[in-house]
Amino acid sequence: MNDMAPTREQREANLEGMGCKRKRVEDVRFTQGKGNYVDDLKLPGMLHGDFVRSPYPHARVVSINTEAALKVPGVLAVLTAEDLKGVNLAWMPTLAGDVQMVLADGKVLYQNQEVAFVVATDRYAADDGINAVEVEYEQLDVVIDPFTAMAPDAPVLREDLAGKTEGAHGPRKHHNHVFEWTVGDRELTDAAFAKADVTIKEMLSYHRTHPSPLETCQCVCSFDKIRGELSIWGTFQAPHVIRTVVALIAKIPEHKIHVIAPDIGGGFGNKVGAYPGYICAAVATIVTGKPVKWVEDRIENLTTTSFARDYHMTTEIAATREGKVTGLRVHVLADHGAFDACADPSKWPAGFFNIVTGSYDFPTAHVAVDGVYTNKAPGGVAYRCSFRVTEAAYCIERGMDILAQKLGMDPAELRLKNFIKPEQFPYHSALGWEYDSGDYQTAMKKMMETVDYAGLRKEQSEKREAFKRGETREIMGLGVSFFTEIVGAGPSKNCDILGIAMFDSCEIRMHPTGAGIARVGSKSQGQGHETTWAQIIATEIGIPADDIMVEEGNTDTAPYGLGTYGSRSTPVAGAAIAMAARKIKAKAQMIAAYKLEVHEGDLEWDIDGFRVKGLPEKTMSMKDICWAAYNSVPPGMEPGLEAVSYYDPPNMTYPFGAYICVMEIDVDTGVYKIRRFYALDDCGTRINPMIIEGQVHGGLTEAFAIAMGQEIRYDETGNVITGSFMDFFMPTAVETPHWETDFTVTPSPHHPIGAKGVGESPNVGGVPAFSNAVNDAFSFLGSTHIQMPHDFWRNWKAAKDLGALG
Ligand code: PCD
Ligand SMILES: [Cu+]
Repeated sequence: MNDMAPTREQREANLEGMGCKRKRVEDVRFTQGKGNYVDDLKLPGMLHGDFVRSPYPHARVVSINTEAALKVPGVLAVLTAEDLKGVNLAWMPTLAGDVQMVLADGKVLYQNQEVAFVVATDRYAADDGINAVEVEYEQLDVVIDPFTAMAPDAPVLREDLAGKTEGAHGPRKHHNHVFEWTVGDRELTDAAFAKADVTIKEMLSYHRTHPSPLETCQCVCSFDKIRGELSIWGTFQAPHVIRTVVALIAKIPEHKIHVIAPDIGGGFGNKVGAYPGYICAAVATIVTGKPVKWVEDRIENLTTTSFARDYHMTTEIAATREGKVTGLRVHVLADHGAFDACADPSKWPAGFFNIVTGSYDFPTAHVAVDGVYTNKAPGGVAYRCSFRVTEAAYCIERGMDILAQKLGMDPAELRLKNFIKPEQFPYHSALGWEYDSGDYQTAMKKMMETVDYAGLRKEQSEKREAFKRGETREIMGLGVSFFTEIVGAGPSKNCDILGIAMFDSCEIRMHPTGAGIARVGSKSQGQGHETTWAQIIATEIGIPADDIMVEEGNTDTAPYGLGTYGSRSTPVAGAAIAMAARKIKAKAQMIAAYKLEVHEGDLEWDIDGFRVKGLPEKTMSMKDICWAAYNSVPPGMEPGLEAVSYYDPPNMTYPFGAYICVMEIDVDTGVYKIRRFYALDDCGTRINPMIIEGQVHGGLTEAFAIAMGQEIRYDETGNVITGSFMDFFMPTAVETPHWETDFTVTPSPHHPIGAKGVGESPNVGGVPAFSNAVNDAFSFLGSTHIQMPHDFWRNWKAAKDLGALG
């Protein structure tokens, strides 16, 4: 036996706490095919439900005949809107204060909209049943282009809203208008433009796209008639919210609803909202008395569940001749599809788009957003960018490049000149946010030095000369992006979902032997919470991360939480975890003091336990304290060692980063090569550097996809023409560039451990970096802005339009 006591370093390392590249504990089961996803669930007697969907984007439903379908072997029921009306569920509320049809009620408003729900003994029988349902449609004129949605003679899409001049977010100007949202000072901004030396104006479109997680949306619903209880297993990013929504609309007492989100195969915002499939499966289990499973296929997922973006941003910047920005004015036309089903905190119809002043010190700004209805799928989810932040970052980062071009200044230099300075934090932006912390100059300079920015610019100008001389057909672009994110929704003063404040929660229970369980209101979809949450607790209370089990996603056991999206888990749930751990530690200190026969104040914390100040050999480890908590607590104290925390964040957190993309484009084919992509992220205190790197890799890959080709596109008659992975760009390792990551650390001053979110940052910062690279490459040929996505064809077309093809 070795009597050597472990060194401080060994004790520290043994914890695998914050800052440690701890291996992901969930991967033990994921990499061995032992994950437990919704579709793995097979209950006795389980039925399968599937949808009859509309081939037309806008049509009256004249009749639905289910007779033949009900005769198909295995088919047990066919639900239509008429059946749902009996239980008041033909329509459902959306997260954005609108209502949405569960099944077509009189008309359909987008292609593949849900018309009837066929329930059968297996999926094949359900499919046969679908083919036997006879629906008679009468086609109507469509609205696809959002710019024509508010034309005086545009077809009326939402007949249910006819004559309603007030929407969920104020007055409506037109029958296809959803809302107008304005923020900032219009007069001051107009005045800044009136006296500006230089102004730019450009319509920047951020096209419609889709998060398309590997696992589609799905659920299993099972109603126990005897107990009157409904169990729902589903792909939910916010299980508690789903439970509350079901309680409110199905009128089942909330404690008799069990919502369980098992392992999830990626969410990316797609699994925040409620979809008709959930409602229909729940109604079907009540009607049939059997469990009902609903699993989307890829086409259904891409064409009907929440899209992302579709923001068309007319962007204007005012500046002095020397390049100091003096005003920002943005008008957004937001295409919300057939129903406003955006997933944003209630008071924010355009999310946090007012982060659009970005990393720059704008004295004044004004934003107006008009939402319109069109014949497209509803939604409007984040897709890795909390609440319209990626649209905002794209807007300002393209805008700054366009301004630099007009001023004849270097885009990096223009940014450095306008950054909010370190001493200005906490910084009040012209559009109402309070940025918690930042050091933009340091991050930008680190990026520029690492990639030899000056050298790259020199190479670029040489290449341009060579191109002009006809010696090469390749053009080179440098895409600089410096973004400020806003994550951690959010403070109860301005953030709620359906009236519930956006706090988050954690409950920690330590067992006698020094191991414990932490239950958290967040829900991992692949982020690795089982790994990182235990690391926070390990550092806070000195118990090895391996001895803490993290559990999420079961509404019966987890404390109420608002779920995982908008990179809110670290800023909000992460804070709740630290606070709960600190409550454990405070009680532990009282127990230790009693056992060591000293006053509490005489103790100090030391890695994994308490020691008496000045008497370093008198110690009590946290592990021993756990044991004592169950047999010898001080007189008057309750036994046990557990704590709960509900954390209402005082502010958002503002991660930031400096990205650069070096690209080469062959003008004759439009084919691009990404030579280098460097991403520096600052997310404050880093919990697990390896997980952060993985998050950045994933987010950059999605940013690459979106900027370079991924799009949900409709033809002019309203057909979705990118409804499968044949046409919807899903990059694999073959197309994906190599990512270089880096970091600086500027802790959040208000977060208990100083951490900010990071999961979304690479998408927010990545998209403008790619787009700026393409635009920078073409700029010397006389272009100011080329719309995304920058696929080979568009690059070739740009070259052609600019006369570069000779
Ligand atoms: N400082 C720091 C931060 C962070 N972290 C880490 O990292 C992660 C992340 O985090 P965050 O940022 O906080 O976030 P969250 O909340 O958790 O999550 C969310 C996100 O996440 C991301 N990522 C991911 N991954 C995966 N794998 N999957 C998925 O699905 C996903 N998704 C995506 C999205 S989209 Mo939205 O929903 O759109 O709004 S939002 C989002 C985790 O684990 C954590 O812990 C660390 O470490 N440190
Ligand atoms: Cu967004």
